Amino acid sequence: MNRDWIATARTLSEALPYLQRYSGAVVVVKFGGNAMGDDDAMAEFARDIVLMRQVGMNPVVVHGGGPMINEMLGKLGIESQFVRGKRVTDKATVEVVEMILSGLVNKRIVQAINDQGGRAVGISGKDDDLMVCEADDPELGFVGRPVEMNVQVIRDLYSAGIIPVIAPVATGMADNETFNVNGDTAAGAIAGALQADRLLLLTDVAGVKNAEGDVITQLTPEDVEALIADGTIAGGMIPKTETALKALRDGVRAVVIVDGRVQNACLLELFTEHGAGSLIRSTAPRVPPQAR
Ligand SMILES: Nc1ncnc2c1ncn2[C@@H]1O[C@H](COP(=O)(O)OP(=O)(O)O)[C@@H](O)[C@H]1O
Ligand SMILES: CC(=O)N[C@@H](CCC(=O)OP(=O)(O)O)C(=O)O
Repeated sequence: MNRDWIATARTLSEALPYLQRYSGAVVVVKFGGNAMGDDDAMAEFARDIVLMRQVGMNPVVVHGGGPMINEMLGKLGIESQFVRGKRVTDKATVEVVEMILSGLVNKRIVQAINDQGGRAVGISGKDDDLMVCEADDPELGFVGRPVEMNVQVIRDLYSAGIIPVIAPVATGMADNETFNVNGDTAAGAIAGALQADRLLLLTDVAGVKNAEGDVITQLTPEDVEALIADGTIAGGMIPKTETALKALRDGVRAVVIVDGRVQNACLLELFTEHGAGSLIRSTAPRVPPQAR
């Protein structure tokens, strides 16, 4: 008997408790622009999402697209700068952000999922007033902080067997306002409002690193706060970890910062006892489901 087949059958068998545990679970997956990679990496991500749906989970994809926005801003000669991991966004910038995120990036992911046999529908935070924002900080311009979430549209989509793919662009309280929302912030707000079982934040690093550069596989909210305070967590990792803390406070059971460059990162995280990044939750170590 071919050893590879035996190993495959064993892997499937070992996944059973995880499949049972996550049946019906709502899992919000934030797919960062840096994690997107080439068409093959995109197809592999899409395949994982379709598999999650196929085994009875309710995956909800929230995406970023920072590098793609940078590229277009560069072509247009618009300068852009970041403060604490968020893009300072003026009127011209927010138009480019909406065009790239709701258009190019959103539809690329939708197409990739549909190509794998899933049924993806792309929306932004504007659709059905999913995410209503206020200005986060006057210094940042049109950067939004979600203040009202209307997630029924997401429930309607996944209840109909559809995989929602959401661009982090939002409407404001006043007419005709558009806000640029950090992708991690949007994913956290959506996961919180859905009371999701898991929030996976896919990125291009192995996880949250300590001052020596080693990945920390499990952290409590207190650990995260200390690492932000002493500057070990910096740049784009700040909104990511702050999102994790807020999502936990809002009732999400656990948040994982996942290395999206690892093959089948989502499956590895959900269906095996080996994680692929840093797990953040209040207590309890990473243990197989039958022991929980
Ligand atoms: N302590 C840390 N551990 C890991 N990454 C960190 C840390 N502090 C800062 N970073 C930076 O945060 C980046 C991830 O954030 P970001 O680039 O916004 O990701 P994404 O585009 O996937 O959302 C990493 O590439 C890394 O440069
Ligand atoms: C306010 C803010 O910073 N918005 C982000 C939105 C995209 C994003 O978050 O993309 P990644 O996940 O790929 O970094 C931006 O303009 O880049």
